[in-house]
Amino acid sequence: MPSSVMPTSRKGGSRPSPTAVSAVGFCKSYGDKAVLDGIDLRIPAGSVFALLGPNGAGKTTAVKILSTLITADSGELSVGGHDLATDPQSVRAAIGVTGQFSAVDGLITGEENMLLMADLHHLPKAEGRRVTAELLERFDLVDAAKKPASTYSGGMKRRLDIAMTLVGGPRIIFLDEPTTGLDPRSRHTMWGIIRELVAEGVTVFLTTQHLEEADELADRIAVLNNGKIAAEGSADELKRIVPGGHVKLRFTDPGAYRSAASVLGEAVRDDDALALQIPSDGSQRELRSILDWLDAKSVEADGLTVHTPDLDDVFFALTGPADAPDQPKENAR
Ligand SMILES: Nc1ncnc2c1ncn2[C@@H]1O[C@H](COP(=O)(O)OP(=O)(O)OP(=O)(O)O)[C@@H](O)[C@H]1O
Repeated sequence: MPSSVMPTSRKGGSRPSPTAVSAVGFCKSYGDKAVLDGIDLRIPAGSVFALLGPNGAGKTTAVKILSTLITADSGELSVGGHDLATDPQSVRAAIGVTGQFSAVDGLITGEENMLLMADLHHLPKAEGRRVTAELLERFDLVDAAKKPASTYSGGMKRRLDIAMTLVGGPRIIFLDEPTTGLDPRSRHTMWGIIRELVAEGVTVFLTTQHLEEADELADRIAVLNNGKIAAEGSADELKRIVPGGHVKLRFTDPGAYRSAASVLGEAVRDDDALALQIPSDGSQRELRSILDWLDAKSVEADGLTVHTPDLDDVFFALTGPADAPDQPKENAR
């Protein structure tokens, strides 16, 4: 599927939002390996964009480039309205980055980490203390504030990391795999934090391997594979591009199973389980026609389940195992 720029307006939005991140044809290679091979993106301000891809697909590389940590080989890139090539300082002032390369210093306390960040942003001392206290409170870190960050749990470290990012009041935040390694409760807390930021108008660029996370949070999702955007769209749009929706009928009476199977020619049979799988988009109309048909034939199914494709199906369909991109890093920086 070709890489393409699709309109990325927010759900339900009436006016197009200004663009927070725009990329046209951006490329990055390591040696002769094209990690990013002509990527186009347009992310409206105030939306959540998720970049999905298998290990080694280039997600972190994309975040590092867009957050000015490394440079692209080519392409036109702008973040927060500033050109990455000519005005990286203004980009840095507009963004926050958290993720796999966390800024948290374990040797000092959470509060000291925050105050250090305030200093880096040249906030006056009193303002730095005020912002620190507010963010520690907001991220439920008041009790732990005076303890070394190395003693924090994974969830607390991530919360501290995001709190540190917010000290400078960024309008665009890059979150590189923000919930990797977190337990389900911490993951949900993090999702709540991300939703709050978006409600305040912050743009979130998220990379994740958790499809559920992209489904929960993202207005638009792009799937990165072999250096290209294999598909981009809302979660629902992506789910529609893969086949796999079906209705499953289960029987306990072998006679009923056989008569249903003989008439439903297109159904995939599972003779051992006495189950029939009928391709379907799961719509009300299709379900009604299956039920009407069962009634008309006086066939009694003992169970009916509807399976609509989920993002897992999309991911597997678009990122095949044969060309898995994960390679050891040759000269990690
Ligand atoms: N500094 C580097 N030198 C050489 N190769 C690199 C370097 N950084 C990344 N790569 C390679 O670029 C590819 C993409 O790596 P990247 O870390 O961006 O992937 P990713 O999608 O973030 O993966 P993961 O989900 O595992 O974090 C990999 O093949 C990796 O080995």
